[in-house]
Amino acid sequence: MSKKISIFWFRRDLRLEDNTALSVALSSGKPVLPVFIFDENILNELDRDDARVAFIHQTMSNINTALKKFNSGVLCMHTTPEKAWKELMNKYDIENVFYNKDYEPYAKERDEKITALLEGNSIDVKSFKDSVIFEENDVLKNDGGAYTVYTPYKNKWLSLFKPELIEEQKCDFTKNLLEFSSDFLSLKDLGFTASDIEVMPYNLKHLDIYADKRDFPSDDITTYLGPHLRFGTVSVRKLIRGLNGLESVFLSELVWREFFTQILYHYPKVVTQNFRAKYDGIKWRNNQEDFEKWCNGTTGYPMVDAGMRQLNQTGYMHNRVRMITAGFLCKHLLIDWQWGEAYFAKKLLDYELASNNGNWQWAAGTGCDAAPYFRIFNPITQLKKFDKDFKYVRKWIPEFDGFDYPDPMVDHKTARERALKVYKEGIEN
Ligand SMILES: Cc1cc2nc3c(=O)[nH]c(=O)nc-3n(C[C@H](O)[C@H](O)[C@H](O)COP(=O)(O)OP(=O)(O)OC[C@H]3O[C@@H](n4cnc5c(N)ncnc54)[C@H](O)[C@@H]3O)c2cc1C
Repeated sequence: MSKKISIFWFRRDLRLEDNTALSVALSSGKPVLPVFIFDENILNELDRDDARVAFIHQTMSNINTALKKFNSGVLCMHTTPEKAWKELMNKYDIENVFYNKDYEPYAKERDEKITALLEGNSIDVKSFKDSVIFEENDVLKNDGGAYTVYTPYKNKWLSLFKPELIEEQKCDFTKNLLEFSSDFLSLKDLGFTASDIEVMPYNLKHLDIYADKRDFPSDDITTYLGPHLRFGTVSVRKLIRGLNGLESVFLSELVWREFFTQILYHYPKVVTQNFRAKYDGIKWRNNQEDFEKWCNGTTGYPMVDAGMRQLNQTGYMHNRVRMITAGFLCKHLLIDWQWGEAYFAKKLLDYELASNNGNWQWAAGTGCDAAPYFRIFNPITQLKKFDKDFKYVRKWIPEFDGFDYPDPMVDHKTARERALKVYKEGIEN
């Protein structure tokens, strides 16, 4: 074996700037080999034209090209993490491994196993907080427990905030990268094809009107940061550095993201269970035909249908409309939130377990800080309030003004009463 090296493992931090573990790796004193593993365990579950895989592939390919300037690149592997690390240990004399933490249950288990494997081979492993400002037990109640209600969590988050937490983690590539060259795998090598759907670049141009306009889908002024925060193509520290103080509604949304991240961390049972067990008795109707109408956007409720069609065609749905479609599935159709959650997970470019799960449980009323079950959105009132000129619904439903558009699949009043009855019985049983 030749000289000792360090490895930086890219995961949900697909960028070269302001990257904590990468910054530390580059100052470790050993030449750094950047590695990305296309994890077979994850890829095998996905459709062959999954747009998120294409996005990750394009992003990593760009990073590889950028590092070529320094006679380096990204070693791109396509296997399971365990096999990848065994291969790396055979090939290189590794002194240290650096990575940024991921708090999802699959990732936590994977990282524990890989760390044990590496440490068992006398390799030093260091992990860092990077995708959030506060992680794990950073924001706790005074009694040491985790917060389960957003507003007090946010107040504590703000009280603990210090400018040092958003300092840039600079990455100096000029002298510390391992020089090597290897072929970068193509999308075809991974068994995938390009997708018609693309991740939009994020857009911070409308933050001054965000508070007033973010609820109106046809204004389309939200940031499209979702996938960029999910895959780490932007640093959350950089976003907050760009704000004028800590008062903005936009910052509150970033804090919602951290709130749900810590809920998933402290209560991993939410992946398969209601946060509140008192809702376990709800008798969902789970009608397959109704579910298909919802998925295809043919419920006869324009706001629901426009949202589902936007999702199916673009991999994105506006937040207000996500709330309406999710509420409709759980309350009007009495379909288990886990069905809707799984559909969103398949389709959303910004799919993230913590936020998706947290928001679905919010909509179903089963979550930690959820809308009370008896608060049932009226999809018609929501349309009048948030798309009164029908601009959004006309955009996604071409037949909206014609005879082909279906009548509502359920009557709102009847469905509302049914939901109240079923929820009430579920809680009492
Ligand atoms: C049923 C349902 C499912 C959802 N699933 C996801 C998901 O899988 N992944 C996801 O990132 N968001 C999810 N959200 C939250 C929200 O809808 C999206 O973050 C937002 O629409 C993404 O668009 P944007 O980046 O333009 O948002 P912006 O309004 O510009 O917000 C900026 C960022 O703040 C964060 N954020 C905003 N709202 C929320 C929220 N309610 N909860 C958590 N973080 C938030 C996101 O990181 C977002 O990118 C879901 C919401 C609902 C109601």
